Amino acid sequence: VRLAQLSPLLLHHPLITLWGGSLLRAGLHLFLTFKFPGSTPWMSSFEGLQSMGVLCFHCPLYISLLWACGQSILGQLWGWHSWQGLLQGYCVTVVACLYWTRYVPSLLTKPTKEPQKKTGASLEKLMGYMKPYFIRFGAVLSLVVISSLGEMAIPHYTGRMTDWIINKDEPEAFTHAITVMSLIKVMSVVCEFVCDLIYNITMSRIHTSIQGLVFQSVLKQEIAFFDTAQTGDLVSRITTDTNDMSESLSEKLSLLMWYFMRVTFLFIFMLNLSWKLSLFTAMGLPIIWVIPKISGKWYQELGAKVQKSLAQANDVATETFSSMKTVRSFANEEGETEHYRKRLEKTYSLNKEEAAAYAASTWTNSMSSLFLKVSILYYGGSLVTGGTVSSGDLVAFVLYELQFSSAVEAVMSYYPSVMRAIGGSEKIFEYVDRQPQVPPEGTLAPQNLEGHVEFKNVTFTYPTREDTPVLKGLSLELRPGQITALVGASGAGKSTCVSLLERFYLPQEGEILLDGQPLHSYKNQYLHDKISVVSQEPVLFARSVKENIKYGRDDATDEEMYRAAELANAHKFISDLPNGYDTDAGEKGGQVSGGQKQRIAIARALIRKPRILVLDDATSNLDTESEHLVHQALLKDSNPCSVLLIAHKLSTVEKANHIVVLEEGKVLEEGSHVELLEKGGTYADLVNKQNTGFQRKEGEELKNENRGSNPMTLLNLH
Ligand SMILES: Nc1ncnc2c1ncn2[C@@H]1O[C@H](COP(=O)(O)OP(=O)(O)OP(=O)(O)O)[C@@H](O)[C@H]1O
Repeated sequence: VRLAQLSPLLLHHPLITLWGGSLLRAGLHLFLTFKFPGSTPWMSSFEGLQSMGVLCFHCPLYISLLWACGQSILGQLWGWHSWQGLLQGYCVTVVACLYWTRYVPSLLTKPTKEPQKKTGASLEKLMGYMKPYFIRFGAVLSLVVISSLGEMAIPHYTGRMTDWIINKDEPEAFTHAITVMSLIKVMSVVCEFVCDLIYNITMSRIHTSIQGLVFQSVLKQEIAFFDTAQTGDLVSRITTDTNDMSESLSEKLSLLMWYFMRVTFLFIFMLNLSWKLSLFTAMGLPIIWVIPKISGKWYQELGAKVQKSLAQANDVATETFSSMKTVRSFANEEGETEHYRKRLEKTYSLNKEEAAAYAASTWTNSMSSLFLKVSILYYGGSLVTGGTVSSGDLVAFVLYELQFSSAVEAVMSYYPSVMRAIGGSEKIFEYVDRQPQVPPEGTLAPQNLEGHVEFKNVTFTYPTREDTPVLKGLSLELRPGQITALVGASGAGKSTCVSLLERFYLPQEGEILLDGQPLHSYKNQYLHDKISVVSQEPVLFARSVKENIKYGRDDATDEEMYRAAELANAHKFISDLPNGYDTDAGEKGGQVSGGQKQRIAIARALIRKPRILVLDDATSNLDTESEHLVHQALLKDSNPCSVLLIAHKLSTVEKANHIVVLEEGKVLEEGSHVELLEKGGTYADLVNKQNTGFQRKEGEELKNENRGSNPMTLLNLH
């Protein structure tokens, strides 16, 4: 009766009453928040006040909006202060809060532009690689669309069949629906299979081509790049990084595509059935995203703690086993067992917590999805009762919703990892995009090359040590058919001259001429065909001796190979190997001796019939006899070339036509062995010291020599 008396007043000023009530409620909340001593800090925080605003004002706002649109608001006006209205108010607040915490902070904080830019650039590059397979991707996309559409068949026809069962329609329609539904589903599965096949094959192709491209790009870089880059890093870019990227792109991107398409179609079908229910479902989605995340976090944290505690227990076991003698000698086996048991007990109690967290997290997951489903059913039921939707539509809707929520969850979980993979590909493309820091290669490739090399006032500093010049205005000449020897203390810059001759680096000042033309004006391939270098520590590949000698000269005949091996005094020992020239040299030539490795490397250099041959201490591991034989062969070779001989043993360079003595990157003196001895300078001094060294080594003064007051003496003995 009182309500009836009040109703004219309420109906007369319904919105004023509503807003007044809400303001009163908000005032009470504010009072409690700021004045009540037991209020939590969260209540007065921005989020707390926001939630309070939503709780108090969503209802008047919604009803005012309905009123403004000319809709009937009588029902809402009576219902808002009932217990259902109260419950609804709290539910809306929780959902709004979840939406806010999940999306608004990321929208408000401006993301730094750099990563986005990078991801965009990488995506563009990836698209570039996908371009040649444009038709295939088009086919994949069409198949995804067809099969996703096919997935809609079961819920759609189940809904229709429910209506037919309720309305008791003719049985043929029922059978027809089942047949069509099964056919569509089969078609969808076939499309899915073909699509997966095409997609995965195409992605494997792209993966292989990217891997090859990265490898090629790395090989193109200048030598200074390899001085700083770590081999492990380079290999991991080609293998691990490309693998990770292509795995994510082939597996996760395809799943993301599937689920995204499914989400789109499911939502369209759901909207088609009931826009009200669809909106309701969309609003409830944060519940199934956020709640499992929150509960999962607790479980994950505990998981990490369990791992840590297990590792601590393992440490005790490892320490005990590795110090077993100490444990035994102190007879402390019991003590150690107790120590270990205590650590395990800690793990056990954490395990119990972890189990509870797991149960809680699964429980909250199922509860949150149950809550959403019950709400949909409840709301859907009221729509069915109101006659807005049919029972069949509600059944179909619920089936769509089941797929929809899991598809949304999948999209949310795959999207970040796909984005991470695309962003990660930046690391791979870094090498592909890197321009080698060398001038463009020249064009010269003359038919006949004499092999006359001139270093003119060359000054050089390694890029990694820019403050330490290695060569300081060095001039040097290699004449065709002559042996020029470079001698000097370790670190004088001998090998650096070789690196410059190989064009691994460019001199900062001065120039290097080959037959009167600047070295950089020659073609790369041509230059490396004409200049052969046997370095201090030659590297053999884990292939047969034959393949090693013919390295880079696959077209060489076996006769040429035997001849090169004979010149290098290697033929005999190679023939004596178990499989002769087919014997495996082992990793880095580990299955042959140091001297044999050097001789194979000399043969590898000679098979190219170089015009310039560089032997950088290349015979240091040979016995005197073999070394003599190699040098004799080189001197007598009917096709003489310019030879640059670097050696620490001065006896090796005696026969050279010209000897250049280097000291700290400068030429100290030069001439033939006899001329330099007559001059009585540094070279003569070195020879003297070396000879004295040898005598001492033989005699009783060996002890004194070992004290090594003169580093030069030690160097020459080395
Ligand atoms: N890749 C590099 N990066 C930076 N510095 C280098 C590099 N290679 C050599 N150096 C430095 O350049 C100097 C000359 O080295 P180089 O190898 O030319 O000497 P070397 O006369 O051949 O010595 P050795 O007789 O011991 O082989 C040395 O001080 C060395 O430390």
